[in-house]
Amino acid sequence: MSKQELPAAFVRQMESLLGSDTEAFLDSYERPRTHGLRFNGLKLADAPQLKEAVIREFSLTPVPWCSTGYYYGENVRPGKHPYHTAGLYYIQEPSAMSAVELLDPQPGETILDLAAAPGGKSTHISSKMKGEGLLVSNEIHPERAKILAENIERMGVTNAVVTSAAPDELSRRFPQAFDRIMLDAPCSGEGMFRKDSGAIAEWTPQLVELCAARQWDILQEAYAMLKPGGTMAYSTCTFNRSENEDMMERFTAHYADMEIIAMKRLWPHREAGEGHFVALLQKRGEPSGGGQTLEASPSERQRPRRKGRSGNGKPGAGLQDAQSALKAFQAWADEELPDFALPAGTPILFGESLYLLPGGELLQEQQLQGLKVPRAGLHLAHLKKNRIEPAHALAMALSPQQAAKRITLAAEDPQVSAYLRGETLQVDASLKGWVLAAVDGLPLGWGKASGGQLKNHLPKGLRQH
Ligand SMILES: C[S@@+](CC[C@H](N)C(=O)[O-])C[C@H]1O[C@@H](n2cnc3c(N)ncnc32)[C@H](O)[C@@H]1O
Repeated sequence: MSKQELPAAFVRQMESLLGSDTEAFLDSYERPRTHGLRFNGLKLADAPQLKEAVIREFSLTPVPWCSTGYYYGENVRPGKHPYHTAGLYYIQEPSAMSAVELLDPQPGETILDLAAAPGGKSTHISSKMKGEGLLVSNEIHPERAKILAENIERMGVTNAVVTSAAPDELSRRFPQAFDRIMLDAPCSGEGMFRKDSGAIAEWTPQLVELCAARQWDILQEAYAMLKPGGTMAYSTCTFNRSENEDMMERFTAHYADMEIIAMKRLWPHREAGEGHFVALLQKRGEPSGGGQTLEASPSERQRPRRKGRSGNGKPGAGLQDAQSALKAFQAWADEELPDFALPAGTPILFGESLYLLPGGELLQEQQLQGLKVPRAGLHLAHLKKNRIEPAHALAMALSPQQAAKRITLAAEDPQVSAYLRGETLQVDASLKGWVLAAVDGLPLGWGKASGGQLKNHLPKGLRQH
């Protein structure tokens, strides 16, 4: 794009914000946008050698503020590679990687990503949580929440629940519940101009005001959900002060127990990236000082709930079914996934789908009732009349060696693209039943083998054409 395309009111706004730096800032619009990818720690453990191979193949160079983040050039397409489908990395704008680095999530914590689709921050958070603790990943728009759920599944995340709720619906159910909150707020998108000319067309000073008003509303709900002692990262991909520093000043002036710990700006004329604002805030108080906790007791972490008991320990309708479903799944897994240890969680049934709800004692099925929940934790299986059909999400959360039957293909093998197109593969005639298809040590999905053919079970919506 050219800087001539920028709205005059935007240029004036940036002049008053940047002074003598304005020229350099505006010149950055004459340069190509940056591209980045971030490796998924959840997958690297299974195939550490692939990181170096990908770095070489795509001539990646490191992003200074994110140890798993790398730049790639505009002529390479890592998003089209089977390793992307296998969840080895997530394509993410480099400066956006700064937000979760500042939030610094830890394994075992209870974390909310309040405006999460398509999942850049959530998949970054889950990579740092290493499967321990609970991530509630929320997106208000149902269609976007579906994409979020798919990305979370692709990355092999086991400890995330995806909800699709307005922030106030969520805060009624989760008061003072989270150790950390990521609020990557909907904003006027001034940092998107190089990437998306639609963002330039939509920008007006009124849009900035509208976004600031909405951010203020969302911040109230985020505040209500943060535990005392908890931390929150607020980020935007826009440059004006109203949605950034001014918003943080207004917020901390309104809530005397909120303190700004750090504020960071990434500028497209100073760093290689499209630009981002991130603030880290802390709520004063003791972490145990009242409110709700979503932590499981140590014994709850180890095993699913007892048969015939509901999430709160009282007899509950329907849970009997979830428990029998889990039992049936476990019998299937004993045969088919001999080295697979079921992660901590409570079984939950949505129609014929069996999920494992993470979060232990205090994240209960009841809390989710009435909410849209595109993904109630790890999707284990579809329950057909007399049989178990393993879910795609389960495949993506496995190490291939956990599957009794598997085929491992090399990335350049034409069978990989055939599998990803949904085609039937020819396999050894001795293979029978559920087979995990993998690429270079990373799972891609299920197939069902019989008579030397592998019937493709990649979900239709994920097939590549
Ligand atoms: C900047 S994007 C989030 C990007 C995401 N965190 C990521 O890293 O991939 C902001 C999100 O907020 C959502 N949103 C819009 N209006 C909202 C509202 N009133 N409350 C909460 N979220 C909203 C948008 O649908 C959008 O997905």
